[in-house]
Amino acid sequence: MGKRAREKQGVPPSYEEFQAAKQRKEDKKSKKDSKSKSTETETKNSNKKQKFDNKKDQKKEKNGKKSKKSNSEDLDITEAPKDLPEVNYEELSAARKSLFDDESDEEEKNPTRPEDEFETLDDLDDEFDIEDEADENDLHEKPMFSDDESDDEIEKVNAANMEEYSKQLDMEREQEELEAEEELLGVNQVQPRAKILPPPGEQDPASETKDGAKDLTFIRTRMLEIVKVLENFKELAEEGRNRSEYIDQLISDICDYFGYTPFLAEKLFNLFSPSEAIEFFEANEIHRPITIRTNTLLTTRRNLAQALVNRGVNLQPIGPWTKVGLQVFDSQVPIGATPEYLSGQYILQAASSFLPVMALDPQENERVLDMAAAPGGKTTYISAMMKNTGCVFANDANKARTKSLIANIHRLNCTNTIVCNYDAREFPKIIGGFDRILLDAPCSGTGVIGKDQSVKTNRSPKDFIDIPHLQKQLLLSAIDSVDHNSKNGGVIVYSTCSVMVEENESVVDYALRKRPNVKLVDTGLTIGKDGFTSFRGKKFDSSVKLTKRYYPHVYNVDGFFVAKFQKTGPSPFDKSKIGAYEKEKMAREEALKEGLIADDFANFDAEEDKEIMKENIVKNLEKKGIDPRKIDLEKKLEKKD
Ligand SMILES: C[S@@+](CC[C@H](N)C(=O)[O-])C[C@H]1O[C@@H](n2cnc3c(N)ncnc32)[C@H](O)[C@@H]1O
Repeated sequence: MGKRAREKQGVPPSYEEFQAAKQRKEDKKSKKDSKSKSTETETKNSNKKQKFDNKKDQKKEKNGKKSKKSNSEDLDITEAPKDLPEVNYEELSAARKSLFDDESDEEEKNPTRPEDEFETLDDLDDEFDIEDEADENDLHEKPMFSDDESDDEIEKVNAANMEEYSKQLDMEREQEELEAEEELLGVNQVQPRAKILPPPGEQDPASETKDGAKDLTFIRTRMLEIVKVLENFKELAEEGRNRSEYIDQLISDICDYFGYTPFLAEKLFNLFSPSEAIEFFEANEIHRPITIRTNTLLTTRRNLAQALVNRGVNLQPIGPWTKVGLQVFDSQVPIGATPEYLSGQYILQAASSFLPVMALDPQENERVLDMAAAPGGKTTYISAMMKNTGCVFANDANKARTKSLIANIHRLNCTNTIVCNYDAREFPKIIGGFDRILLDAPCSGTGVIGKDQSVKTNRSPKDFIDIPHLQKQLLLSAIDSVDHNSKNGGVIVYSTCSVMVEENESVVDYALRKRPNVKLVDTGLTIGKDGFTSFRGKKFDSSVKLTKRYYPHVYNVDGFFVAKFQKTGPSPFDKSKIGAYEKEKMAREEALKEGLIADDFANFDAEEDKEIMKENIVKNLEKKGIDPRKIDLEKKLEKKD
C-alpha cells in the first residue's frame, strides 16, 4: 500500500518518516545559523542524495525491483558500489533515544515503574505488555469502539499536529519527486545474470578486509542481490548454482549483518518470502513508536491529549482502530513521569497490546480471568472496559512480577480487580466458571526483537519445544476454566508476542484437537494478517485462518498473534481434579504421540512419529497390565489416525 493511501487511513508516520521530518526541521535551523553558505549547500545536497539513496534502497527491497547497478552485463558484486544505500540504525536508534532521554533516565531512577520492568526469561514476557507499536495500514474499516470524542477533535487540540500533517504533505511531495528521479535513472530495467556467490573454494570477499572484520556494506549489497535472484531464479541465477546455495549464503549474511544465530535466522527467514524476510529483519533494527493508552476510568482521550499538549508533548491518535491510544512523537517532559502519568490517566503501552483485550471484548459485570497478567497492561485495560464493574482476576505465576501488577492496578484506579499468584495450569482447580479468559502467554519474544535484541542470540531449539509445550497446557487450562453457559461470554483469547508458528497456529490447532468443545471465532479486529492454515508441510484446521498475525514491517507494531475461541460445551472430562504435574505429564505424552516434540518443527517425520506412538501404546498397555504382544498395534495406530 502506498504512503498516500496509508496516511488517508490515519496511520501515523513511521519512525523513519518522523525522523526525516525532524531532520528537515533541524537542517532548516542549522541553515539559518550557519555562516558558510557553500558548506550548507554541500550538506543539503549530500543529505538529499543520502535520502534518495535510502528511499531508493527501501523501494528496491520492498518491491524486489532491479537496481540501477544491475544494468551492467555480468555484474560482479565483489566490488562494493560507492553509492551504497546504507541505513544507520545506530544513529536512528540513538536519535530516538535522545528524544526520550528523560524517560529512560527516569526509568533507571524509578525502577518501580511497573510496566517498564524487564527480567531475564520473563523480560520477554514483560515486553509483551509494553510493546510499543504504531498502527496498521490497510484494513481500518471502522473504529472498534465509539468514544466520547472523534479523532478529528483530538487533532484539533494538538496544534503541533497540524504542523506534523503539513510536514507529511511535504514528505509526500518529496516522495513523488524521488519516484520521478528513479524513473529517469531507469532503476527498473531488466537485470542480467549476476555472479553473486563466492566461487566454490574461494574465500568470501566479504571477509577480505584489512582489520579482519567482515565488510558489512558488501554483505548488505549481496543480501539485496541474492533476494533479487531468489525472486526471479530462472532468469537471474548463475548457471550451475542451485537455490539452496543462494539461501544458505543469504542466511549466513543475515547472521553477519543483523547479528542472529543461524538457527533463529533460518527459522524467521522461513516465515516469509526472501524480500519480506529482509524487511522483517530490518524492521527489527528499530524501535516501534512510543504509544500510550488513555485510562478511561479517569479521563477521556481528548482531555488527556489536551493536558499533555499543554506540557509540550507532541502526539496524535494512533489510528482509527483504537479510541484510547495516542502516539507520542516528541516530548519536552519525561513521558513516564508527568502528573497525568503518576495520577494514572494513562499507561505506556504498545499498540499491539491493545489488540488481545479488544478481541476479548469484556462486558460490564462479568467475571474475567487474566491468566498471565503481570505487569498489568492488559488487566488494567480489561478493568477499564468493564468500567470497574464485575470482577477481574489478575493472576501471574511470578510473585516478584505481581508487585508491578499491583502497583499498576492501584495507579490506574482499577477497583474491580483481584490479584493472585498461581501457576495458571492449576486453573480451574483453583477457580473456574469465568465468562472470559485472556491468556497472554509467556513466549519466545520473537515479535519484539526491536525492543530486545538479545532474543537474536538467546533462543535455542529447546525453547521452541519447551515454550509451546507450556503454552498448550495453559491454553487447555484456560478452556477448561471458562463457563460455556455464560450468557454473553464463554470466550477465551490466546495471544503471544511471538511470530513463530509453533507458539501460535500450532498451539491453537492442538487446542482445537484436544478440546472439541471450543471453536475459533472472528477476533473482531479490523487489522492483522490471517493465521497460517498450513506451514512447511504441516496442516492446521481451516478455521485457524480466523486468527490474526501482526508484523513490525507490515504494521509498524510489534510482532503479535491473537486467537479468539468460543466455548460451546463442557470440557470432555473433569480437568479440575488434576493439577499442574499431571497436566504436564499428559501434555507431554500427547505431544509425543503426535510427534509434536521434534528437533525441527519443519522436519516432521511420519515414520518416526509412528514408532513413538507405538512405543506409547505399548507403555500404556503395559501400565494397564495388558500384554502388548497380544494386541494388533498397527490396527490400534490406524484407529488413532
Ligand atoms: C506476556 S507476559 C504477560 C504480560 C501481561 N499480560 C501484560 O499485558 O502486562 C507473560 C506472563 O506470564 C507469566 N507466566 C509464566 N508462566 C506462567 C504460568 N505457568 N502461570 C501463570 N503465569 C505465568 C510470566 O510471569 C509473565 O508475567
